[in-house]
Amino acid sequence: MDHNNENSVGSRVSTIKGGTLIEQFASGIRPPSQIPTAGKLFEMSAAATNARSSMPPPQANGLKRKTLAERAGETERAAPAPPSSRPVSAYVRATSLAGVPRETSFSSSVSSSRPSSVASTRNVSNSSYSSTVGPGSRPPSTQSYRPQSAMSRLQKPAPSLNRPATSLEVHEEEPGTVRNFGKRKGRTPFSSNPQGIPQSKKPLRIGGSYDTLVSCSSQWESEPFKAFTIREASLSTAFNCLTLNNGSAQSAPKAEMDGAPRSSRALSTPKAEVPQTPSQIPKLAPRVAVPAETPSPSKSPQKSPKKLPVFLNRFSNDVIAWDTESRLDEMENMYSHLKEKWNGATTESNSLREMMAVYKIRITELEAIRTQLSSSNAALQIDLNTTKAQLATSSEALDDAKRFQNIRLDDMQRQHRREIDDVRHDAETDQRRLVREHTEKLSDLERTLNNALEDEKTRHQREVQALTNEGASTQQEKDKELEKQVKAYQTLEDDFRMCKSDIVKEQDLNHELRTKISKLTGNIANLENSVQRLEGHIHFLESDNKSQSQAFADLEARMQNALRSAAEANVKLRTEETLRRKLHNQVQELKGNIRVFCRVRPSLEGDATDTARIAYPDDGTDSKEVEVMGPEEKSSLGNITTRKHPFAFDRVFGPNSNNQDIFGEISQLVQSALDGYNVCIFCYGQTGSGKTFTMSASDGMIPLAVNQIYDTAKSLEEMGWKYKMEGSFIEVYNEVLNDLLGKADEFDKKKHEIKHDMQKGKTMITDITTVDLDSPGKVGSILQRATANRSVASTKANERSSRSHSVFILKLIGENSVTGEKSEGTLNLVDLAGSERLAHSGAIGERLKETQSINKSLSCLGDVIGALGQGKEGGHVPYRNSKLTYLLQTSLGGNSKTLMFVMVSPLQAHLSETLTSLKFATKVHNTHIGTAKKQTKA
Ligand SMILES: Nc1ncnc2c1ncn2[C@@H]1O[C@H](COP(=O)(O)OP(=O)(O)OP(=O)(O)O)[C@@H](O)[C@H]1O
Repeated sequence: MDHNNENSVGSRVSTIKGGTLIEQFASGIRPPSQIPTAGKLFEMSAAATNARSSMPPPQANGLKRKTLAERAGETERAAPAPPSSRPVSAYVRATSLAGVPRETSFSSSVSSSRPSSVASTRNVSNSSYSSTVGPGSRPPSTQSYRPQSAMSRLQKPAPSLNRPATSLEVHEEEPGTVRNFGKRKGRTPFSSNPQGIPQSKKPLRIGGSYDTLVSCSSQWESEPFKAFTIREASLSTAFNCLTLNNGSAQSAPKAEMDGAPRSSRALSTPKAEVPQTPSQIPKLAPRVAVPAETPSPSKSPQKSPKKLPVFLNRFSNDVIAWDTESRLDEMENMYSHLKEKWNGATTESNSLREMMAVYKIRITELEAIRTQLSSSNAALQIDLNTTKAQLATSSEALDDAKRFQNIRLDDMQRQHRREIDDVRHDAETDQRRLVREHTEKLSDLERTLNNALEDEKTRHQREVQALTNEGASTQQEKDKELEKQVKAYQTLEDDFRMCKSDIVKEQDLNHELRTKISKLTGNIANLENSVQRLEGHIHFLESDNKSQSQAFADLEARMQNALRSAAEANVKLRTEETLRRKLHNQVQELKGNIRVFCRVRPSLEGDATDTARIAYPDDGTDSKEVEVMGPEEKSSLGNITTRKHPFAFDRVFGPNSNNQDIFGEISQLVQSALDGYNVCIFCYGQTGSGKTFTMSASDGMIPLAVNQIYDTAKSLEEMGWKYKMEGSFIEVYNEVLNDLLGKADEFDKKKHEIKHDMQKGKTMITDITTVDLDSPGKVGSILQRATANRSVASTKANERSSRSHSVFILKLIGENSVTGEKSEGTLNLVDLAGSERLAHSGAIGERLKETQSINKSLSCLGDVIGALGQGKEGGHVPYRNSKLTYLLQTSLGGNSKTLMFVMVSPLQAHLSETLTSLKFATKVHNTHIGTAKKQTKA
């Protein structure tokens, strides 16, 4: 619909409401009111109204409406014609004012001789207007004189009880129903065209509910009514729009668009909303009252077909419009249609009622739940209050109990203090008494003892005399025995000296041979030079000079001799080397497979000034004795005495000795490792006695040993020996092995297992880092790495280096490419954990565990050495008792060489530990016996 149309529709709506239709239609379409409104016209409208009201409600209050036939005969209550802008023709005015009967008016209208083209336009307008809008367009004043019409109800709804709903009322509320009324109104005047005007069976449908009107008009569509038809169509459309926009039915067009049946839409407005929550229980939508009246076919205008009202138009007099049969059919259709609607509404109403019932039940249920929840909430509230009250009571009781307890505690403390004071007082009294008694007893005892001493002295003198006599005879026997022992000792010493001189000789021989070899090597080089020179001469002297040839042969022979003797010297040298190894091992065995060295460290700057008295009785080149003055002891007589503790070891190094001096003594053992023996050198002593300094300092045993091995291996290359050196560094902490060259964060987590190959005398440790020592410089980096890892693993409370054993393992694998000899020796350099005793350490917790572990492994080491010292072949040696001894199994006992350094602190404060360490070392030293056995075997 275009804008103009909208405007026109709007204007028309207002026009209908205001009843001033004529002015509104001035724009565009000629209003029908321009046609004079005569009494006939009124009658026709009334007839239309009557037709619409032919469906009285079933419960009509008994007021019988007049039939069309009855009304047809009624005198018109004249209504003034609407104002017209056009001059009313005399003909029309006469008709209107005269109030002539319809038939007359109709006939006069028909007899009009006006040109049909003009008349048709006007007639259609009039017809449409009168049939659709009807009397409603008339001034309200006229309504009192005429029967109730649809339009009158449109303006002012009448009470439903007094009169039935009219078609226009339904038209307002139910746009769908309008079509019937439109049809009904529009058809009647033209359906029986007495002039034989051609009727079209096919109505022209332009729009909406007023198509009937158009259908009526279409009767005139044949010539000469073409123009009229176009006008009629526009009017129909306009009225259709009027209906759609009217009042409460504004939503109807949309409903039509949605395809919903009009009747049901009208009935169901306003739409009931289904609630989302139970609280919003839906209420039945206010229902539009379904018109109770059902159009009754019995009241159909067919009862008085002859008195049917006729629309007043130009042709009113020509046409008698009433088709009873079709009207009846139509009404029946309408009836059935309304009935259907009624049934539909009833069904919907029932379903809504059911729904309401369901929601009511739901409401009841929810009410019940709410009541239940409220009661449980109240009960819980009561519980809560009770609990709170109990809590308050309990806390009060607790406070009381606390107060009471504190008071009791104070009382007890006071009582306790009093008791202590009493006891102290008693004790002091007792002490004084006891001292007094004791002093008395002491003086008695002194007296008694003096007497006894005198007696004893005399008895002793007598005994001494007797013993002197006895001793003289025993002395003589002892002297004889001693002489024998001295002789045996001298014999042994001679043997040893001989061995020593043999070794010296061998060493001299070795040296000589080396000198010879170097000389021979020089000779060979000289000879080779001579050969080259001679070869030059050969060319020159190849002039068959006999003498020259002879000289050449001589030279050749000499060269061959020199080469032979060089080869012999090399062979001899290798034999000598093998012999040297043997002799070296013999010497080491003679020295003892388990040797003990003692080293006393010097006093350091930060040390306490109070140093222990340590003497070196045989201080000189080969010091072997050390004497430690024990702590002062007070005799019962008050005399202060000190005991000397003499100890003897294989070597004793005083505080002035340095690491080089010490290494000079152990270098022979390092040589043994190169020769294919397992060597174990460990430092034993309390914390701070110098173990780490001796082992791992930059000039300690580890770097010096590696350097020596490196140098020696290089010199042995001349004799065909090639060595491979592998180093690894292990820590034994709390009986767990750690890789000091591995990752510090894997400490105490990664498991390492010890595996022995007893046949080859080899030890393997799983998952351990091994570094190839292809240059002596590598040792420094290894030591640094190990120290760094140890410091990472240690905490403030745990100086790890003192609390764990560290073992530097150096594997020396040698092979002689000339002789095919192979050797595999291992040098173990062990820095043991501090040996302080458990009782002295005062350790607790983790420290206690460490100390226990250290003590255990050190005592196991002592046990192993002790068992080895007993020398029983096949006897059990308890290596497995600790991780340390098990790790060193192949380097302790058997063919291996063991050297123990006992490290001594010079401090008086450490005296007790010093004595313990020296006693332990003495025990180890006394296990020398194994050596003699080997010597015998050899
Ligand atoms: N012969 C020595 N000459 C000079 N200083 C020494 C000597 N022996 C040890 N020291 C110094 O004494 C201190 C303690 O020595 P060291 O750490 O070697 O003792 P330790 O017995 O190995 O202790 P720990 O078991 O805790 O490792 C160090 O500062 C070290 O330099």
